[in-house]
Amino acid sequence: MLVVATDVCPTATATSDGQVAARVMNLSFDGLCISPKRDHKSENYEYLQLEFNAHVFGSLEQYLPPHKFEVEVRYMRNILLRYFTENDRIRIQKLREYRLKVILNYPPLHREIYTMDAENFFTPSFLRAIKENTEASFRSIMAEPRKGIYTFEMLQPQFCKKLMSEVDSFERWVRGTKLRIMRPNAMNKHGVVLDDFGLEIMLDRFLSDFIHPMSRVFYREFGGSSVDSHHGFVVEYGINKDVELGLHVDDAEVSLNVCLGKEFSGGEVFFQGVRCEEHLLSNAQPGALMEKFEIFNYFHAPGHVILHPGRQRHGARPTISGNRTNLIIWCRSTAFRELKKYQRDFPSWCGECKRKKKERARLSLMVIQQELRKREI
Ligand SMILES: O=C(O)CCC(=O)C(=O)O
Ligand SMILES: [Fe+2]
Repeated sequence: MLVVATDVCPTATATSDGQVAARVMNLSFDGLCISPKRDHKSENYEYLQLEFNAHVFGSLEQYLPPHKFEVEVRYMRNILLRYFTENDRIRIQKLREYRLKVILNYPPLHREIYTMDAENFFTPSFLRAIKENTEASFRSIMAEPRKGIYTFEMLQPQFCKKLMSEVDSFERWVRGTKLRIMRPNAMNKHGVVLDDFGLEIMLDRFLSDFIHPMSRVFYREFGGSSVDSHHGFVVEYGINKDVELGLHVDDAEVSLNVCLGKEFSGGEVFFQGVRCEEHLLSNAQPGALMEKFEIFNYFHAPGHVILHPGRQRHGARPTISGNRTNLIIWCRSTAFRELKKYQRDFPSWCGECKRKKKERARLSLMVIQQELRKREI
């Protein structure tokens, strides 16, 4: 594609698609289409710092014949194949087929929850805080029972009810088909992934307009300012459902966990501190000062959120009676994950890394003090 551009117009500084079109046609360079694909969205060539104006490349892309796109796709596909195992590819293909079957056939019960309708989803206090969009406005509706763990009221009861009945309706529908329901993750035998039955677009807005403003402020060191994708699901605990959840960290930079209802006892979430990959199994640190405690139990209440770093170790105690349904949104950042691959330093947020660093500093101070004492004698 770049070669074509150079051949066509080496000194071009196109100001409009029309100018480029005219020149392309004049040169009647073979292999390009005579008329541009007007609805084609071109790549951004600005960052390549090519010797010709970036607009020229963008415009020329509209004249590429279909087979050239195929060449590009094949080229990109070959690169991607190197990163995905055969099993990954089969899994992705199956998921795609499953979602297509669901989307084409499942009749939604509450169509109104499939697009973001903030006034009807969120509580007025939460909306006011988001509208103001400052750390102070967020903190005014939140409690921070442990460093980096935030709780607040977020969802309206009516929305919680509708989402729960939509999930029930979807599960009932799946039971009547030959499809096998895909569970949110390896830890749950119950629950559903919201993207699977059409809630992806609503969750995109949920993430960008209602989680990102907060994660940008509170979880910068965890990649919270660049969260760009989500895994949103509903988990169900109670009789004939899942009972409890073992200690784990989420596959997420930031996790939002909100209870939808209904009536239940037990099911509290327990936290044991933030850890990097290397220190997942290290002990939780008790301490005299409140903020040093890593152990914390949270009791769910319908409509209320607990927001925490994905790397915060946690689990859920048994739900003793009734049914508990929670909406979980794992928020991920592509940029943060990419950067992490090149990070050599210890992560600043891991409780155990911090403890070890302090311990090393304490020991070297002791050695220095001993040395000084010896010299005094
Ligand atoms: O059941 C809960 O509230 C915790 C769920 C959870 O941590 C998860 O699904 O990752
Ligand atoms: Fe979790």
